[in-house]
Parts: sequence; C-alpha cells; structure tokens
Amino acid sequence: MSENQANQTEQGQAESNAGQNTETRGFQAEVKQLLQLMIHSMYSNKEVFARELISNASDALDTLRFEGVKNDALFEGDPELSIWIDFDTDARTVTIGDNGIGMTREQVIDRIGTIAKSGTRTFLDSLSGDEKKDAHLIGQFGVGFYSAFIVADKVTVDTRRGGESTGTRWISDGGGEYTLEDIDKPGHGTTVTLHLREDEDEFLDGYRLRHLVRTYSDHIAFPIKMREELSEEDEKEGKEAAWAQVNRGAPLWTQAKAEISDDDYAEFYKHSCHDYEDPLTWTHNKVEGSQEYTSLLYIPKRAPFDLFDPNGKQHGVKLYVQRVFIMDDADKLMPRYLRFVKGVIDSNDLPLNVSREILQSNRVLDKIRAGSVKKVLGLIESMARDDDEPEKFKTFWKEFGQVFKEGVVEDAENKDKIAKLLRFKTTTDESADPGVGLDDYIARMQPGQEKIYYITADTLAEAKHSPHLEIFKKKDIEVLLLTDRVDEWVMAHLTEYEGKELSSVAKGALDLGEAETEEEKKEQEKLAEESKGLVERIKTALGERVNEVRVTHRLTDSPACLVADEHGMSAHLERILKEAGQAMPNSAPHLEINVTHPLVERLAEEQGDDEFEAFSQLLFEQAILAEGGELDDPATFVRRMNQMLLSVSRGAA
Ligand SMILES: Nc1ncnc2c1ncn2[C@@H]1O[C@H](COP(=O)(O)OP(=O)(O)OP(=O)(O)O)[C@@H](O)[C@H]1O
Repeated sequence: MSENQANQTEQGQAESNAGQNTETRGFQAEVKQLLQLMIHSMYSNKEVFARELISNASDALDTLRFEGVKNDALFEGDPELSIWIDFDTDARTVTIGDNGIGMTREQVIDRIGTIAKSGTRTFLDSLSGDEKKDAHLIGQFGVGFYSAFIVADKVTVDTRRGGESTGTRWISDGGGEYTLEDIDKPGHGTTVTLHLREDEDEFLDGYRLRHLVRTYSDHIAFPIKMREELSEEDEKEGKEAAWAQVNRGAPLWTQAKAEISDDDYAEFYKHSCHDYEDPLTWTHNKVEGSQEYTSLLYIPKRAPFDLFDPNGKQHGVKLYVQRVFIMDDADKLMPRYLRFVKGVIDSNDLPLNVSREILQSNRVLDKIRAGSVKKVLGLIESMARDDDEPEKFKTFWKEFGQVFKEGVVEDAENKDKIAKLLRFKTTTDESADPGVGLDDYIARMQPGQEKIYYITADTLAEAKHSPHLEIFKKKDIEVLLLTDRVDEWVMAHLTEYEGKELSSVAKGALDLGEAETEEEKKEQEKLAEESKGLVERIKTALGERVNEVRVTHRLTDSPACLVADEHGMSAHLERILKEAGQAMPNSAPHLEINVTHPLVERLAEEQGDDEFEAFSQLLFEQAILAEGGELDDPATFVRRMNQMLLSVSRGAA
C-alpha cells in the first residue's frame, strides 16, 4: 500500500479546494424509492454491502487498467492497484477504498444520484411491498452501491478521477438528498465511508470484516488489504499496524477446476455478475491448441427485469486479455438470443491494447464466440437431459425460453441444436412442464402422419378452441400451441426438423397425408364436387372479401373457418404487425366451409339473393371472430345477426 492510498482512508484533508462548490441535490425519484425498498427488504442479507462495494472497486481498477494501457498518466505513478478496507471504532465507520479510475463530479451525479437503467420506473411500480418477494426482485435489479445504506445511516464518497486535479465528496443519509463539494484528494480513486447505523457495530471488527472478504470476495483479481491485528503490547507501544492482503487474489477462472468448489463458483458469479442470487448453472473451460482461452460462463436463475428492453444494458460476458479486463460488451461475445449468459472469457491470443474497433471484426474473437456458444448450448442440453434435477431446465425455460427461441432465426449454424431444445405446449399435453420437445412429438406421431403441426394465437384459450384444430382432435393428431409473440417469426424460419415439415394448421390446403384413408379422401372429393354451385354463390356474395371459397375437411363442429395462403402471412401475424404499426396490404383469406354443418346446409337452401348474401357475410365474419380477429365493421355484423335472430324466432313462433 502506498502512502497515497493510506492517506485516502482519512477524510477531510481539505486544502485549496476543500469545501468549495458545495451544493445539495435531490435524488432522482426512482433512487429514493429503491433506497427505501433496499433498506427494508434486504436487511436479512445486510452483508451484501461488502460484496457490492468491493465489486465496484474492482470494476474501477479494471477500468483504470484498461484505459491506462493507452494513457499511462492515469496511474499517476501509482501502478500497484489494490482495494483496502479499514474501520474506526471511535468514529463508528467502515471504509472501502480503491486506487481505481475514480469519478469526476459529473460522473458522481450521473452514476450515484440516478439510475441509468431504462425501465426502472416500470420495474419499481411492479413491486408488491411484500418484503420477501421484493428482496428477490431487488436481486434482479442488482443492488449495487445503494446497499451501503442497509448498514449505514450516512455514506461519504470521496473520489477523484485519475489525471484530474480536483476531487469530489458526496454525502447522503439515504433520505432524499445528497450534498457535493470539492475536495483535495491526494490519491486518485474512490473511498466509500459507511457511518454505521446504531446496531451495526458488529462490522467494527477486523475478524468479522476479514471473514466477509474471504467469504464473498476471495477471488477478486486485485489484492484486498486490511490492517493486521496488533497485540495488546504492540498497541501499548503505539505501533502502526501493517497492511496485509486478505483475499486469495487470483482470478477464479485461472485455477484448476478440481480446486474450485461450487460455493467458490457461486460467490464469484455473484461478485462479478452483480447478482444477488446463486447462478442456475455454469460451464468452465480451458481451450488449448490453435486458440488459447478460458471461459467461465453462467446462466442466472432469474431473468433481469430489462431482458426484453431493447435499450437495456446487460452486464453480460466480460472479455479479458491475459487477465486484463477489456470490455463487457456482451454483443461481441454472445449472440442476442444468449444475452442472459454472464461470465468471463479470457483470451491469450488477442493483443493487450486491443481496441473496440479491432474487436468489431476479429477472427480470433469470432472463433472464441463460436466456441463459447457451443459450450452454452451444451450446458443447456445437459440440463434438458438431467433427469435428476429436472427443475433446473424448467427454470431455464420459464425465465429464458422466449429469448432462447430467437436463436432459431439468429443462429443458422446451430439451428438444429436449438430446435431440439425448444419446448411447446401441445393439444395432447398441455400441462407438460416446461413443455413437449420436438423429438417427443415425433416419437408419438400418428401412423401415416408426416408433418409437425402447429397453431399460433394470442392466448392459449384462443389456440385451444380454434376451429382449425377440429379435424386434428378427431384424428388424435397432436398440435403445438404457440402463443408467444416471437413464435410467428421463429416458425417462419423453422420449416423443417429431422426431415419433417412444420406446418401451420391455419395455412394452405390441408394435407394430412396418409393419416387420412383413401375412403375419406374420396368422400371429400365427392362433397367438393356436389357443392360447386354453393361455393360459387358464396364467392359471388362475398366478392373481394375472400380470395377463394372451398369445401373444408378441417372442420367437424364449426360451419366455416379462414385459411391463409400456404406461403402467405397467417392472420395472426398480420394482426401482430398491424398492431406494431406496420402498413399491411389487404390480403384476402380463403374461406373454407363445412358443407355437412346444418347452418351451411340451411344456407344452401336459401333462395332469396339478399338473404343469401347476408347469411354468407355472417358466416365469414364469425369465422374471423373465431380465430381471434377483429371485424372492420362490427355494427353491421351485429345488425345482420339481429335480423337473423329475429327471422329465426318469427319462424319458430
Ligand atoms: N469505487 C468506484 N469507483 C468508480 N466508480 C464507481 C465506484 N463505485 C461505483 N461507481 C460508479 O457508480 C455506478 C453505480 O454503481 P452501482 O453499484 O449502483 O451499479 P453498477 O455497479 O453499475 O451495477 P449493479 O447495480 O448491478 O451493481 C457504477 O457503474 C460506477 O460507474
């Protein structure tokens, strides 16, 4: 520890700048709310403050080391990077310091007076006030710096960015405001001083603090130093306690797997990935040969609240080169559909002064990324196969299934592997958790069935009750029920699996292949032949509203349904795109009629042209409604329906 560093543990050495430029500011409303929640709901986990503040210090050291490669002046001649922890029994304070990058005044305002994450307000509004549950939700968010207020009723941050002359002091009691003032700070970096709450004296104890560091921060890559305990004698003689390293200090991923316990892996994860819960699972690999890199990749237990926020910045996977942190821009290391993966990749092949521009298109990085994706897919596969711990895969699918599906579109190279891991609700097994896989579906296909059938809809109820499923129910053919928004998009790219075509039950002419007998096919042809006149009349009555009218064999109970073109957009997708504000050309659907249904038989007997037209329109419009669509002119539909009801009731009278 340098003298500069030691000085930083003492506050208030104001000289020329001290006390100038003082101002009081209010916290952003979200911060206030988060602080209150944190203090109340995290109390049973109050030790997290140490891990969070040490993590921040370690990140600041990482950043300095990265920026310092190009700008040596940032180190200010103090290249030995470390973190230190100290306490003062009389003042009742605990201090955590670092000689990292530090912050300018603007950065302090920006970073510890506001929450930069978008969607925070929505997140906070979703909190229930139920403490136990909220503690978990807070975990999703990442408790961060504010965890200091769990044990402190006042927090002082002294910070100076490397290369700047003036430092900044930030003080707050966690109420609604904080004050800022200029200070002279000899060493660059940050010290956070916690003025402990009344009952928190347990942290004014070297043994307790050392234990915390070893439990939670052992594998932080920088030395964490504390003053050694003095014997009574030494104390009497007024000896200065020496600083000594408390943590192991070697990055976890560089150690042999056999030496690392599950607890070590979990603690490292919580530290470096800013999570409050243990991870769901992980994979640790050392790759040697033409490429040399180590990856330690985790899948969290819970999706972050901003998983679907396009602007949401996830901590993601951090890239290190020869143990020096380079960046945590997850996009370069993981594809979007694996954006929930966290951890570390450490390459021996990239140059240390690698820039973001170089990383944009770099073959070494491309290979590392491809290798890491394979590892993650392997990890998910092993969860899916693991019959001893089925809960893990269920959790994975519940939290990340929707995002993972995007891989079918995004990652052509691994499409088949991804498809194998997809899980669906189906007509046969709606309660399967997390759902039915395509391999299981194929294994129980009906004799003669050649395709994998699916239906897309907004809700499970809508999918299950769709008239399109009637013939499938009759023939006991399983149909996948797809209700996620991404499903339409995913299925447009997943047209085949293991040589079997995937086919929408609401598109194209229905071909059940050999699942239909010759007799059934002949019967259908006969019905179609006999109904030619009726089909022609309906087509004339409906005009442009329909593309084609044909006799169906999909329906057993309903009189009619709509069908999209084989290669066209399904009505469901059209609706999604319209809702998203896209201009849609008006594509007329095909109307299929069930000529054995009493209503259609009755229609065939209708002699009056006006009545026939109104009846046909009704048939068409109820087919739109039955598949979850909206009518362009609902009032006219209601009028027609009422007229029909009246004439029926008059007829009955
Ligand atoms: N010791 C420090 N040195 C430099 N900057 C710091 C330090 N501590 C905090 N900061 C800055 O304040 C920001 C906010 O910290 P905070 O711990 O609340 O969130 P975080 O670390 O970004 O994410 P998380 O909420 O997941 O912990 C950090 O991103 C960092 O820019």
